[in-house]
Amino acid sequence: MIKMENISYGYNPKLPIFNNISLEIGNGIYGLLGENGVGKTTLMHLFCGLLFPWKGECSIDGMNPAKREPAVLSHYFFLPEEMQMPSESISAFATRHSAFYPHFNHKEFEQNLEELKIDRKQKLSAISYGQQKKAMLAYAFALHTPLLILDEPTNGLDITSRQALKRIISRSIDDDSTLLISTHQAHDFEKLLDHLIILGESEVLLNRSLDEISQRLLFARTDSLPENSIYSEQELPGYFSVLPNEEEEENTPDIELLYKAMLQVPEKIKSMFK
Ligand SMILES: Nc1ncnc2c1ncn2[C@@H]1O[C@H](COP(=O)(O)OP(=O)(O)OP(=O)(O)O)[C@@H](O)[C@H]1O
Repeated sequence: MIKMENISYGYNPKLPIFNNISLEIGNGIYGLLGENGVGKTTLMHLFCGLLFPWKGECSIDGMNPAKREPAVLSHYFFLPEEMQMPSESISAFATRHSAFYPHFNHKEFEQNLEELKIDRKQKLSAISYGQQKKAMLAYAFALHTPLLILDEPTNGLDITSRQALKRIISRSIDDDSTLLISTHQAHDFEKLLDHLIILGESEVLLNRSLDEISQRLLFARTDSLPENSIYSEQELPGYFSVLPNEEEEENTPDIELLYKAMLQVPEKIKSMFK
């Protein structure tokens, strides 16, 4: 579990990005959404001990990531949006680097590469951005770290690779591990996510399971504007709305609609979870 307690942090001492925020992340697949510049990457760097909070505590399964001890470093893998690639083949990189990760599965790594159509003999520094991303994703999911953090993993991926990535996620993540995905492409992961975190200016607007969201909120398309709408958008075929789920009807949350609702009417959405 990732636990952040009363964290304050900013790059400029006069401009905190986070002011006393707390957040808990358990097992399952988490989507992290938020507007550009709101602090998603900064938050992930704090989780990983790559940045140090001004105030507050951050832990991964009870260990302090900022201490950078081997026990905690082998517990998680963070794949940033951009990486400086070494001048070595994909398989040489994996052999060298995986020595730090006791659950690395070489066979699965090869299977992931095959699924993403990447040749392991290619040099990491001499392939395209999208190919580098796929090589690193193939590697990340073969590590089987209890915690995997991905910053914008589908940036640069073509349509078939996005589908392949979904298959890899479905078979690689088990019930005892945590996958945290920061993304602007919620549709890429819609059916995979168990939990949703929406980050706002200096606060966590929402951190709920998709089950809880669908119990509290109803996502509906109607011809006319519903009277009890919390948030609605008019589209050509009618209205797409977020409504209170008074009858606890089974329904699938529309993550993009919820995200827009959260930014437009945060207090109304928050009140549904009180
Ligand atoms: N190294 C840095 N030095 C100074 N300011 C920074 C640095 N990195 C990020 N920032 C600022 O901190 C804020 C949060 O940036 P961050 O990259 O965490 O946002 P983000 O939510 O990941 O954005 P995006 O969705 O665009 O990737 C932004 O205002 C950004 O300009």
